[in-house]
Parts: sequence; C-alpha cells; structure tokens
Amino acid sequence: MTAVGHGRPRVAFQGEPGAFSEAAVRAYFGPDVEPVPCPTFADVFERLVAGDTPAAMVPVENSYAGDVGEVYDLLRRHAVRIRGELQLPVRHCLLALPGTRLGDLRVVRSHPQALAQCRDFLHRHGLLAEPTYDTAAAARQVAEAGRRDLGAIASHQAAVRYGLAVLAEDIQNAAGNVTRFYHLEREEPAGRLPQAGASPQAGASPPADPPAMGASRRPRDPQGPQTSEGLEGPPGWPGPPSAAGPTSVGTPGTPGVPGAAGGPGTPGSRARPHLVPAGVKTSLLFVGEDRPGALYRCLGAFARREINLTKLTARPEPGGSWQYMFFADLEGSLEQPRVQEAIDELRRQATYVRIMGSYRVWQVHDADAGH
Ligand SMILES: O=C(O)C(=O)C[C@]1(C(=O)O)C=C[C@@H](O)C=C1
Repeated sequence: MTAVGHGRPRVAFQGEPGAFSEAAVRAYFGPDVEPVPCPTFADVFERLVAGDTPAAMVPVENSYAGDVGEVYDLLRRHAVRIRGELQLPVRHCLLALPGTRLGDLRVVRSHPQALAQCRDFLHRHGLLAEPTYDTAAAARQVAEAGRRDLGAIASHQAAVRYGLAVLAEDIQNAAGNVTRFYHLEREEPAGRLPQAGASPQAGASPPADPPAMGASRRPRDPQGPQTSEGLEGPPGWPGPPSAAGPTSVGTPGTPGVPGAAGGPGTPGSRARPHLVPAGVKTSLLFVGEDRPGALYRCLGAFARREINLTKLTARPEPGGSWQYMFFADLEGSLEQPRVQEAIDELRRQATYVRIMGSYRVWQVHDADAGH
C-alpha cells in the first residue's frame, strides 16, 4: 500500500476521468493525490480494503435524487471507516458533438443519478434517458459514437476533455444541487492501530460482514471514543483540509492551486475550490429489534440528549425478510460525552451497532467546483 511515500497517494473513485467523483477527489484532497478511476463501486471498495489505494471518495447522497443505495450496501459489507465528508455542488450540462442542435437529439446518456437530477429537463425536451455507469463515460461515448442524435449529461470538464459542445448548462432540476461524498479509509486490523486507553475505539475492528439482521444478539463491534486523530486523517496525508481552513493535513494546501476540477495543466483546469468547515458528524449503523416501538427507543437515545440527527436511512436485508439496517449521521463527535452516552444507550436498545467514524464535514463554496 502506498499511503504516503513514493509517488502521490492514490485515491479510488468510481467512474472515468472527468467524473464528478474525480472532481470531488481533487476538491477535497488538492492536487497532490492521484485519483484512481474504478469501473464500479464494488471495485472501489475492494481496492480500498485490499490496500491498493489508501483512500477512496464515494458519493452517498444527492440533495435532489437522494441516496446512492449501492454505496450504503457496500459500506455495510466492508471494513472501512468514514474519515471526512465533502458537499460538492453539482452542475450538469447537456453535451453533444460540435454543430449539433438540441432538436437533433433523441437519446441522452448519463449516470442514473445525473439522469434523475435532470429529469425535468429531459421530460421537457422529450429526450430518452439511457443510463451509463458514469457521466464522463457518457461524454466519451458521445464523442466516440459520432452520432448527432446522441447527447450526454456531464460536467463542463467532461466537455473540455472529450471535445464536446455544451448545448445547455445548469440543467439540473434544483438550483442548489449538492452531492455528499465520503472520504473512506480501510479499517485497520486491531494490532495495527494505537492501543485502547487513549483511543479505545481504535482497536476495534468492525465485522467485514455484518451479522444477519433480525437475530437476537448484541453488537459484535462495540466501539469507544475516537481520538481527534480520527477527525483529521493519517499524519503525512496531504488531505483532507484541516480545521484551520482550506489547507491540507501534513502539507498545507494553498487555496487557488490549479487542478481542482480538470487536473493540473489540463484545459479547463481551475483553482482548487474554497472549502469551508461545516461541523463534525458521527456516522453509525444499527439494527433494532423487530417489535413495536423499537426504532422509537433507539432514536430516543439521541433525542433525550438533544443530539441532532442529520440523516436517517434504511437498507433492507437481502433475502426478503423485510428487516432493515439503519444508517444514521448525527452532529457531534465520539469525543463528546453526551454522544458517547447516547451510543451506549443505543447499544442497549439495538441488536447490532457499528460506528463508522467521527469526521469533519466540508462544503465547497466555489460554484465552479462541480461544474
Ligand atoms: O457519474 C459521475 O460523474 C459520478 O461521479 C457519479 C455521481 C453519483 O453517483 O451520484 C456523482 C455525483 C453526481 O451526483 C452524479 C453522479
């Protein structure tokens, strides 16, 4: 594994160069990392867990289209930790071969999330949506196919990269279209982390494969408080930005470093977007008992302590049992006693609890960043 050392640290993302996920990597980590394109989310997680890349950046939720369900399923199945969150404004463009008019188009390809985010535009213009695994791949396919009836929804950067014309800009349904990305790292095996005491949580490894839901049991991975180390990323890592502002841990970054969205030296590259801190969150997943009021009692642990939940979502257990695993994000850190107490209480109510990490949240305040 090359976390930091020879060469630039590698960060896995799903998609091809020019994807929004790549823009997220560059916005968050700055220019001193190597974004590693992966065809599927499963590949991203496998590379991360295998130690092939020390970090990954994955989208989890869009403010309009909602959850990226597959990522939640992969989070639940892999021994990874959330080390940070980036909220990236996503601005979609309609791309086509130069010389094409909007009226020439019949079919538009893009990532399913992007198609969902631009649903109204597609409907208004009678365009047929065709899902592709990535926005940048859709742009590349349009360039390669040479068809005038085919368009793509992708970023401005993808248009530049593949020599396409921008027929329409900002075609997403909602003006404030933001996607949340998680910075992930591998959950280190117990022996490789600081010992319990200062950081009881650090020694606990989550099960790579959570137990089947609904069974009567206690969590297999109780975890204690997390150190501030857990909020900042590993020493020597050139990102994410520190609490002080849009700089990097270890190697202070500089606002305005070229290459935020297009890569250093590529046409259309822009200054690294300005990141502003937006608090600290803790993410966890849990399974409640299968009886009336179980979820109410689980959430009561947070309500009684005035802890704000910023996200609650459920994923079904595969197999049709209609049991659910809940993913919750809350404001605050495991270092705070009331958060600790709430989680202790949750452990008494739930049949399974896994802490995914306490981490800083960053927002991009440069409107160009996701464009
Ligand atoms: O296709 C891309 O460009 C991606 O990076 C994927 C993805 C996603 O999965 O949500 C990322 C951000 C946007 O919300 C649209 C698509």
